[in-house]
Amino acid sequence: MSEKRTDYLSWDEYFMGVAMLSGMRSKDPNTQVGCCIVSQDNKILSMGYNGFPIGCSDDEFPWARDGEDPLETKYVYSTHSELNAILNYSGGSLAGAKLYVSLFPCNECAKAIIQSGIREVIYDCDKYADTPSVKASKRMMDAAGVRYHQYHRSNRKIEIEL
Ligand SMILES: Nc1ccn([C@H]2C[C@H](O)[C@@H](COP(=O)(O)O)O2)c(=O)n1
Ligand SMILES: [Zn+2]
Repeated sequence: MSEKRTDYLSWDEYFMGVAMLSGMRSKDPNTQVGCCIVSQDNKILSMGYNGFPIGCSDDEFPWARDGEDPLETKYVYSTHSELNAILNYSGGSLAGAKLYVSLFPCNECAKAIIQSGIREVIYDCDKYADTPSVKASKRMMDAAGVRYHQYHRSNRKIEIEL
């Protein structure tokens, strides 16, 4: 057997796969999001997933989605996967980079994406497309010239024994 393999992962499968795998680290019981930031020449620069900031215990801070007291919901504490991936990068500039994410970025992450110089967003799910947050995100990225498009699922199943 000396022929080159033909069933290797495409770049998009590889980077979205890494983003999805990162999301599997999330402790959020409802939505796990993963992100992978890639250079223009296809080198992985950073990864992230949604969770609470360092020092804010996953066991002590709330994971609830709603409740009378907003301070008892996850929303005021969780850091989104995209922001974590941007903040996890210690190599200098992200100018010109691509960002793969399993869920469309919210308006707050869009601000960080734009300001860090990321030029392209490849997302999988867009389940919050009708919310003001995602609408604002698209408006800002359109204005700033950040391109975004949905990942084309290959429907390939990957099994990894750990
Ligand atoms: N692009 C996004 C959108 C959301 N997240 C995080 C924030 C929360 O931890 C979770 C959403 O929870 P849900 O309202 O669906 O219960 O996902 C993110 O990291 N990136
Ligand atoms: Zn966000």
